[in-house]
Amino acid sequence: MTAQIIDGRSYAAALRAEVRERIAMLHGRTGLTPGLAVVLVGQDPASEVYVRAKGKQAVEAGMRSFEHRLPSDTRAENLLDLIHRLNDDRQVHGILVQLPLPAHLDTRAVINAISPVKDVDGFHISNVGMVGTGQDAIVPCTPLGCMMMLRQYHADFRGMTALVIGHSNIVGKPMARLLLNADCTVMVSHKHSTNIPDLARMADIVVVAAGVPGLVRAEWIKPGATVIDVGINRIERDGKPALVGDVDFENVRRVAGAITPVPGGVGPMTIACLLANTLSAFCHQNGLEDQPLLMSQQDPK
Ligand SMILES: Nc1nc2c(c(=O)[nH]1)N[C@@H](CN(C=O)c1ccc(C(=O)N[C@@H](CCC(=O)O)C(=O)O)cc1)CN2
Repeated sequence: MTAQIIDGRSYAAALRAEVRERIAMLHGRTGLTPGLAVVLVGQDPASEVYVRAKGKQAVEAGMRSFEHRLPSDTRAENLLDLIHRLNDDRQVHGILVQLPLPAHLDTRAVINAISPVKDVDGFHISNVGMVGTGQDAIVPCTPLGCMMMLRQYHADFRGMTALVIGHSNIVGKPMARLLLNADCTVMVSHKHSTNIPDLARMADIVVVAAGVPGLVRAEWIKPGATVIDVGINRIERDGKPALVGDVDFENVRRVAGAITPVPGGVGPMTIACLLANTLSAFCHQNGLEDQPLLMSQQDPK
């Protein structure tokens, strides 16, 4: 058996096209334009790439993009000041602070300073709490993208077993909550878990966000399972730089039913979902109907 490759690039392109069409339609009806503010503190090279891509894709979708670049020694009060101004700015409907932040800044305090209705990353404690209790809320972009891709393969998660490897606030925990909200039986493992291969062998769905290159091996995978690889690891292979996930892709694809590649799997969906979240936030803030996108985050039940 060879797994179907889940092409995140084409799903992301379809989602971006949907967002673009919806924005053009709403602009024609109301004259209003969604605005996304992205804040980058410091000069982390990967963050620079992601922030540039977010601004470019926002503009291509018909949004206004506001980029705020601050030096790495920015004081907390100055960053919080900027966030308060963006909270009050009526042209800004979505705000995100690119992570990771420099170590001297308190990430939790910074995120919770963002107005929850503009928190298009879905990291604010009120969005986290609402997702955790199965209420409609802004859902973090990477897990949302994973759910959208999984829904293309599984119309109904009831009766399925999932393993989430990694329990970060950005991916692992929200991913587990979304699968649980969809009535999947969910296991969560992390670096202190001793029996991950045994848990994986029980799973119809494996989502891995551990930051360990090639962690998930073919022997762990139940034949036909769906494997979602959130890992982005920059390594050297054959003396050259390479980008790999947390899954031993070449071997796991021989056992799995469907699998996301790295690059070109979950990553592109992260930014497409950010645009979808910004469109939703814009609709809510302007009293406009927020129809589910075709690549819907809604549970079909
Ligand atoms: N405020 C946030 N910070 C971070 C988030 C986030 O969702 N919000 N997620 C990651 C970084 N990230 C977006 O910010 C992100 C990561 C990867 C990709 C992507 O398209 N990856 C490509 C490979 C690109 C490469 O060469 O690096 C792929 O997988 O194909 C997009 C966005 C941490 N910070």
